[in-house]
Amino acid sequence: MPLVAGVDSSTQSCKVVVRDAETGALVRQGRAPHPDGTEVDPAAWWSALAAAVDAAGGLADVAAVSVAGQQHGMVCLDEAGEVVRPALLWNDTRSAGAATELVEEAGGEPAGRRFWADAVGSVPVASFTVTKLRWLARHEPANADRVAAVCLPHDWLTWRLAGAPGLAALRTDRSDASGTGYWSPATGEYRPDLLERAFGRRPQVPIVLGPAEVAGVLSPGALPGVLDTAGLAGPARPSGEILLGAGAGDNAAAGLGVGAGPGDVVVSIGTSGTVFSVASAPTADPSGTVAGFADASGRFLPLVCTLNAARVLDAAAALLQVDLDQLSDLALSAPAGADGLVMVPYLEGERTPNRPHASGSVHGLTLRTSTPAHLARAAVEGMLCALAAGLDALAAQGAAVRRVILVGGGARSAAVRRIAAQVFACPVIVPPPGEYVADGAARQAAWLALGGAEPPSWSPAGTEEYPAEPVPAIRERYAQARERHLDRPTQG
Ligand SMILES: Nc1ncnc2c1ncn2[C@@H]1O[C@H](COP(=O)(O)OP(=O)(O)O)[C@@H](O)[C@H]1O
Ligand SMILES: O=C(CO)[C@@H](O)[C@H](O)COP(=O)(O)O
Repeated sequence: MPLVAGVDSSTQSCKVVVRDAETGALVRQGRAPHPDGTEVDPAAWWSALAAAVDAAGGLADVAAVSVAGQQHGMVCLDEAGEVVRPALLWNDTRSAGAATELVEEAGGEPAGRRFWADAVGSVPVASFTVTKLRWLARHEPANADRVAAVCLPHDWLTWRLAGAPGLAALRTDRSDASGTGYWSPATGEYRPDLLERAFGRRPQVPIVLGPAEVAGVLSPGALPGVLDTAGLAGPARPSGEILLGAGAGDNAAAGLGVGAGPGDVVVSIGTSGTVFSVASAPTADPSGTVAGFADASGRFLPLVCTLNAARVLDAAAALLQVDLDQLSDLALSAPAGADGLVMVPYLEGERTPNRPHASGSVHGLTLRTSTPAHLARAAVEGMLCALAAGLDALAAQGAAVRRVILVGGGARSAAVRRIAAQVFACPVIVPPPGEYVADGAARQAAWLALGGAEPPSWSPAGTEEYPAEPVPAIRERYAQARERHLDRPTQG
């Protein structure tokens, strides 16, 4: 009965789960918050990881650990392995102009889009690492000159857990490499020419591992107290070594965590909203709506991502001065469609559709709709309508959409779960509240610890099912409103 650990270093927090490798049973867990902002010193992720590991009772008795994390974030290291500047995160839109430039330089519309989709599976938008590197080269040349290696949040944390043993030891996995914009899921190769086109030269990049490969071993000195055996059963492996897995991007890890199969579309409502499925062949959508990522099982992960998801609920709750449970009650007390009140939730700009400079808006205000309940319902419906467009886009890329598996912090809202079955017009499955990204990382670690061609099968008990209850009028009204918005007053 070896134990394994999985980490989710996400936008808002770090979560650690310790599970039984064979059964998947949860043994211990811990979490710690991350700072706000779209630019973060990676040292803050390291402190949060240390605190979350501590809260989870340490790692001395686990056989393997895998780290999953927010995708795309640009972590630049100098020759000595020191971080050059705070990481720019996936939701930082300052590189929107760089994204446009990279598409234009590749042939403009539509040839440039086709070029990128064919080359790396995705058309770059501000989220992608390649655009952040272009931004750095243009706006901070002194910092750019110091960059010896570039990696992603999960790569950096895995490397630090291994004791930061030199830049040559940097490792990543297929899923996170596929979000850089300079690695092709179709060929499984880097495109150093595209890295150079964006950045002006070719800094070192991590070696890309397959899903069950070993990235290294946990360094005893990496985290104080991490290997303390007080109160634990002692080392899980006779050698005492704890293996480090390849890790994954957070969405790919969630796919592994919920065991997504054919006909399943996972909708994750965290800081980002994501809609994705596991596919047997790579995709290349020149419109840029569907990103053609790789998954964490050796397959592919067509994915649509919005910038505005759970935080739309946070914002609506703040506006109405209620907590999230009260927001849910309010939303469910208003009629489906909120009597025509529509919120277009571009509170952080938007990535899909590509509107980095947009702000949010509310349409359809009348005396009747000017109530807290209507606004709460409009916030939930607007966020879900944006995700429903992602379901359509995935279907257009060939995904079978038989049911939605709903995860992420936002899935804890009863209103989100019930209204999702109306907006998505298909059955919505809600696994028990949990940390599915960290669970996916733990399942990868279990794969490493136990071996085999496929990861061990773990199935969460207590799944709820919401039958499809289509209300097409909600999306029809949203479609009338979604192009009507103002640009942001200032960039921020
Ligand atoms: N009961 C709830 N109702 C609605 N939203 C919730 C609830 N509990 C947590 N959340 C939301 O979940 C979000 C965090 O989700 P999470 O998936 O952990 O995000 P991330 O992985 O991006 O850090 C927060 O914005 C929070 O508002
Ligand atoms: O950019 C993407 C996917 O392309 C985001 O999904 C990030 O990976 C951040 O995820 P969360 O922290 O919101 O879970």
